[in-house]
Amino acid sequence: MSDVFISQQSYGKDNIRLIKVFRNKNWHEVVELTIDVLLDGDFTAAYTEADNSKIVATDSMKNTVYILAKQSSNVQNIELFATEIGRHFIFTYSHVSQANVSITKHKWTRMLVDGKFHDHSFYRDGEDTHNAKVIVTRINNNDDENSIKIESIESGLKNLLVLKTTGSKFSGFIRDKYTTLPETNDRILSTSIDATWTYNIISPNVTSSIENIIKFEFDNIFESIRSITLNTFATHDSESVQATLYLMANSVLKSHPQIESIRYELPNKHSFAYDLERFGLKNGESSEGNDADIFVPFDKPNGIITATISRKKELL
Ligand SMILES: O=c1[nH]c(=O)c2[nH]c(=O)[nH]c2[nH]1
Repeated sequence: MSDVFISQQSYGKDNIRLIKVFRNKNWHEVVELTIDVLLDGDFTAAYTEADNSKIVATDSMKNTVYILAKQSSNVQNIELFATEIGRHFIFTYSHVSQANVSITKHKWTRMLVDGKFHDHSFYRDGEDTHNAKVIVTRINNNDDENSIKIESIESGLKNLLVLKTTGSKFSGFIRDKYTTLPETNDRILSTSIDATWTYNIISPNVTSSIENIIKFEFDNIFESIRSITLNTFATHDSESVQATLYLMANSVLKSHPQIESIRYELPNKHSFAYDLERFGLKNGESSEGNDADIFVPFDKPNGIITATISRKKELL
């Protein structure tokens, strides 16, 4: 008898790249996705006995994604498509207990050519992405709808790079023998915004059916959260990244009762005024030095400010 055991396993295919073209005569739409599929279930023998009889080959998972992409009418709605993929694996293989499907949607923005939207040409309008992560689980071994549960749906945005040239301060922090950073009432603020949020429509009592969530306007909510995030960044006078993060999250939770919680990860991409005094030049005229115009962006190390803001649960 071995005195070790597998306390966790999941395996699957990462980085399945997919483009789907929607053709309406000459007018085309395009969706580009990167998809990760991870399965949990009764796979112990593959590790401990080298018994592959229950293995769904990761190559087959990849094929499955392309087949479902062909058949599905929800590929452009990544929360729904991820749910369809997850449900497929639970339905098809009785020893699979959980499917974790993550999808990244990349940007393709239609080109304006001579003032007219082009019917089949697109450009990458920023590296920021829309993301979804869906976990589908088996709750019993019946072969029907009731055996499947959508455990969670998480959506997000990633790599939304922003910068403002004023309207950001940082002061009042601890000053001790370790401190060299001067206080500032005017600095460049730049960050690459990652946000993920969860929905309260996915309650423990809501089971599987895609119909339960298909009416849910994931894309509209995504666009709204993106614009709330950008508007808050631009318009609010920031006392710190922490305060800005909280304001963004608060505003999202106020505007969207369906959102249970939202997490932001905000790297502080520092830029410091360059010392031009050495060359007999003034970097800005004011005595506080806050009207400098020549800065050095510092890549690493960077600050990283993260927080999850959740709705208080009402006491019953
Ligand atoms: O907004 C900020 N928050 C911090 O915690 C911090 N720390 C730091 O050095 N600069 C900043 N800026």
